[in-house]
Amino acid sequence: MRTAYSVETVRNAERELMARLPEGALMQRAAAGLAAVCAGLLRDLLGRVYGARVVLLVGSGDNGGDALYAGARLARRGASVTVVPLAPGRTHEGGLTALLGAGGRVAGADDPYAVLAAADLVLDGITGIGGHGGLRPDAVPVARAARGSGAVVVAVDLPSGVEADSGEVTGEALRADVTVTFGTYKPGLLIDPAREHAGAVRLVDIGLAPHLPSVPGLEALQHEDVARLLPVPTGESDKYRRGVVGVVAGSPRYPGAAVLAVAGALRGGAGAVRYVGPGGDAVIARFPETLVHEGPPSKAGRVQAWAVGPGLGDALGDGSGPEAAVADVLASDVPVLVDADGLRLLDAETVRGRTAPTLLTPHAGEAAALLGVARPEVESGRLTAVRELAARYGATVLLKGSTTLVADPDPAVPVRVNPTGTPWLATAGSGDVLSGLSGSLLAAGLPARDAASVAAYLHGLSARLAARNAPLVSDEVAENLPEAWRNVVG
Ligand SMILES: NC(=O)C1=CN([C@@H]2O[C@H](COP(=O)(O)OP(=O)(O)OC[C@H]3O[C@@H](n4cnc5c(N)ncnc54)[C@H](O)[C@@H]3O)[C@@H](O)[C@H]2O)[C@@H](O)CC1
Ligand SMILES: [K+]
Repeated sequence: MRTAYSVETVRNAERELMARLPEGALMQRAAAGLAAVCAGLLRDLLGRVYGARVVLLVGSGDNGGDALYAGARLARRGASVTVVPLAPGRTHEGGLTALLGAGGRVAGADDPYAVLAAADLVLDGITGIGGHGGLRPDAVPVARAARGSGAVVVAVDLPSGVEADSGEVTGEALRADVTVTFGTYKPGLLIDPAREHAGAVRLVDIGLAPHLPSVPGLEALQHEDVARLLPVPTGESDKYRRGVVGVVAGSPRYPGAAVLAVAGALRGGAGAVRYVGPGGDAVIARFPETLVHEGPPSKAGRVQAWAVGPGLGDALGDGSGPEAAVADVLASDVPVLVDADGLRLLDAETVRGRTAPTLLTPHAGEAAALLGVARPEVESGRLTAVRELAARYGATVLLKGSTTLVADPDPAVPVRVNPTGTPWLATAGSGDVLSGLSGSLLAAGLPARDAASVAAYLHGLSARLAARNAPLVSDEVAENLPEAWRNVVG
């Protein structure tokens, strides 16, 4: 499990740890780890550290101190290190003294662009966990010049300008190739849009772990976590014991949604898939193993979970059709996933009143509609949006996107962020596959939060395996799910 903690929690843990260590020891640990990563990058790039041209962008806080001490270590190994101070007069004193003592120099006020243009590696020590509100105007051209210089850009702790706690980027932020973070991940390193600015993230151990609480603010499942959660049939299993998932999807206008949702459901570990809706013929033609039914879902036979919504179309306005199907499913006493059109058709009060788990799986646009805000607000503040939705609906919420998030209705439970997503998944019908897959995992007995996060993980992994850097269609995402499953269980 990869875990991230809020700035407040990190600061508390650092305070505890610092109290046990000699003055400045913690910063030295951070700087040593940072310098080691930079030395490795320089060796990959140039074959040596000696003679490498390193530029430090240094702000007013301890983040700049880390950069300066790491710069001093590199200078002692023969690198030519130049500081560009972005808050002259407020530069970390000890760090600057160490750097100058090791042979580093300070760039003249007029030549930061010349030194940046010639740099092999740029260290971004403008702001770390103390930064808010995007880069200041005078740092913007410098950060852009660093990016445009062709040098490897290494962010210290966080790319400067991003919000550490939320992953929001409210102004301009530096774009790094590598971020070296200390002690623990911060939420912004795992959530877009900040995550995109971080590049590859390397975690340096500074001994913080024993001082962090056991429950993180955010967590990302890894292969071994998913492997533990996947349902495994036993000798006692039959198709009913493994769980039957009911899929309510598709319409005369969108018959494909039925097929894709069933395709996902068949690969999710449930023992059988019951399809309810007008797309039965298309479903059977493709998947003859499906049980099909036309009529109200409650009359279709017992299921252990429902997935309702993909391609249902619009409400008829008279309470019948798709609207009635959504209401019928929500009235059941089994876990229910609501996606796509189902999200427009659901009655919020009914969702809040359910005793069995409900899982809502909106994309940003649907989430915005549910919250009554504009879509960009959800896209820029994904963590806030997913938490707010889960609280308002008393439901587990999976917010789809470049970094899919899963929130539990209990705010004390960490939000999960999916690490396997790929932009290739932004393709028609991929959400339908995810609905079926998540529903199937619910029917197989996984709690809603696990079902949602395991589904997102497999779905992203399957897309990566299928796409291999070329466009993919949703059908391939479904077809590669067994491969993703095998990849996870190893
Ligand atoms: N506290 C500790 O024990 C450790 C801290 N470490 C480093 O210390 C960092 C935190 O240091 P600080 O608390 O000094 O905070 P930062 O260095 O992140 O930044 C704080 C300073 O930046 C200014 N600032 C805020 N937003 C800004 C913006 N958008 N543009 C320009 N300036 C801005 C603030 O006025 C303040 O002076 C961590 O990210 C990490 O790099 C590491 O050395 C590990 C140990
Ligand atoms: K930084």
